[in-house]
Amino acid sequence: MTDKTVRIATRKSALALWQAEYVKAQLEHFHANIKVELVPMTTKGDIILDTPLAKVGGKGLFVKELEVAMLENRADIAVHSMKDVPVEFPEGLGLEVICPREDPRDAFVSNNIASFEELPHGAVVGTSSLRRQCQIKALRPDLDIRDLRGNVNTRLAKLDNGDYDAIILAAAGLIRLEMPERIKEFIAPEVMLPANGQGAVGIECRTDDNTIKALLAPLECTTTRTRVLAERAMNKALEGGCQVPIGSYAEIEQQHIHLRGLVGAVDGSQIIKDQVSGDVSQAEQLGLQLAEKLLAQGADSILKQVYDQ
Ligand SMILES: NCc1[nH]cc(CCC(=O)O)c1CC(=O)O
Repeated sequence: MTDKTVRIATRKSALALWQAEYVKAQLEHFHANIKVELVPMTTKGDIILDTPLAKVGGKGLFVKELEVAMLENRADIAVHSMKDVPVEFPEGLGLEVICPREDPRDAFVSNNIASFEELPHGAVVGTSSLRRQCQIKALRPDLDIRDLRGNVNTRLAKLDNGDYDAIILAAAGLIRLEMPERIKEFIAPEVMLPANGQGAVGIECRTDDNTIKALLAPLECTTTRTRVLAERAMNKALEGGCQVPIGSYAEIEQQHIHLRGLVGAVDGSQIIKDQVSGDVSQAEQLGLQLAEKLLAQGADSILKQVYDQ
């Protein structure tokens, strides 16, 4: 294929641009004669970065403008962090590729405390994620959890400014932005279950664009797709958007998939956890099964409280 131009719709945050540049480099690596352009744009999620997201509501705050650009043929593909991508896609668009996953764990970041366990009584911890908040509160009700919004660099600046004793971020973002030394501790999934899709980058395109689909095909990572499929199936069955106290994490060993899930009350007073395992061919069914197990243990009433707020 020669002289085809691929236009990538992307947000303008450092992490979004890194991910778009990564996809650009991959496309150029696999296809000698194509041109790849970035089309940076601002999403609603970027504009309202100062309001707690759970209160803003609505799904897909970080992806809608990118999707409209593809539907209006101003861009051909959009690169997303999988954890920000809603479970349903607009008519005419689909998730074509999931790239190899970066470390999916959450990271403990602090300038003077070595690990989550060493946080002193009453320490101030920054995170706006309901999933992180509920897990932290369940473990350490004494901690003072405060909202922390903004892009990765904004959040780090607020930590450095002394507003918090520690903050929790996705390890993947810090690794990609070449700040691995900021990570004091990778928090084990047993302590803090990650968000569905955390650390994975997905590529969306028009479902009828076969030229683009052929160009994207070599970027796919089957193992990551299977893991993320299981995690997203669980979220979908719980009707969870990206701003809910839900964690899900799949691991694969040989042909075996192990999926863990969690739903928590925002105040940490209740955490429902369970797990399922089976063959990789059953990824989505396992996600559904796990959601049903969680619902049977009371996840429905917890989530209802969250949505009613
Ligand atoms: N919600 C924002 C967001 N979306 C993706 C990442 C990190 C990278 C990833 O998960 O791929 C982050 C930042 C964070 O949670 O610290």
